Amino acid sequence: MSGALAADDRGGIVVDDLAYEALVGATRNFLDALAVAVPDGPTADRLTADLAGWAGVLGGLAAEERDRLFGRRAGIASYGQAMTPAYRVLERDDAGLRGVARFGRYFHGGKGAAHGGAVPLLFDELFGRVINGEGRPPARTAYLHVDFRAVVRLDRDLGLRVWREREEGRKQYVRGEIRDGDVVCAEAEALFVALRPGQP
Ligand SMILES: CCCCCCCCCC(=O)SCCNC(=O)CCNC(=O)[C@H](O)C(C)(C)COP(=O)(O)OP(=O)(O)OC[C@H]1O[C@@H](n2cnc3c(N)ncnc32)[C@H](O)[C@@H]1OP(=O)(O)O
Repeated sequence: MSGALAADDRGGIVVDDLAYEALVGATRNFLDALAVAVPDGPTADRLTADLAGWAGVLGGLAAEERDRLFGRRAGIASYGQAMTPAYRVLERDDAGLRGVARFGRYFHGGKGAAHGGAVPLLFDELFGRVINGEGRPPARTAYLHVDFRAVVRLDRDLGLRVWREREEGRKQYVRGEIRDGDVVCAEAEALFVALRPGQP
């Protein structure tokens, strides 16, 4: 444990963000490698056994939702999750965020372009981060509209921008775009609705 970045304590376990960020990065590298590899039977068997072993170790460390790290660490890349394409927030305020994203080979759709489902996935993730900012009631996506303007190419640094558009009572409208240099690859608009007390 590096100790230097230990941020808090969960049920006796001191969280080490640096170690956790490295673990999530290694998981992404693994998924990218898996997506392009052609393992023979013995290699697949060996890997399956190794993964089953680690799933068992992690299963013994399972925590309640509020205490988990995956997707819940604001200070590290992608909030510490590997479910969406990798991203990093560079600037953030209440109005929105700017950042950079990279679609690894795990998110390949076809002919070198990202999968069409991975693009809305990234938007929903980013929109949720902006809408569910500090001090605001939790809100969920009611709709998410994506325009695919140009293919999203893999393994490139892409520019991200998300901004709040307007608010009408419980309804919050948000927009965003993904750019590859000067090319707008995708634009999105979503409605988030603030949850009423007791809504799941
Ligand atoms: C705890 C939260 C932590 C969130 C972390 C970030 C997660 C990232 C975001 C997500 O991915 S959330 C997961 C995906 N979304 C969902 O699972 C939401 C499922 N749907 C619902 O739970 C409800 O439909 C929803 C809360 C969105 C709205 O239901 P309500 O019963 O609270 O609202 P209602 O139907 O009364 O609608 C409120 C207003 O929104 C409008 N509205 C709702 N859905 C709409 C829609 N799809 N299109 C247009 N307008 C819509 C509706 O017309 C109305 O407008 P007015 O107030 O002007 O009359």
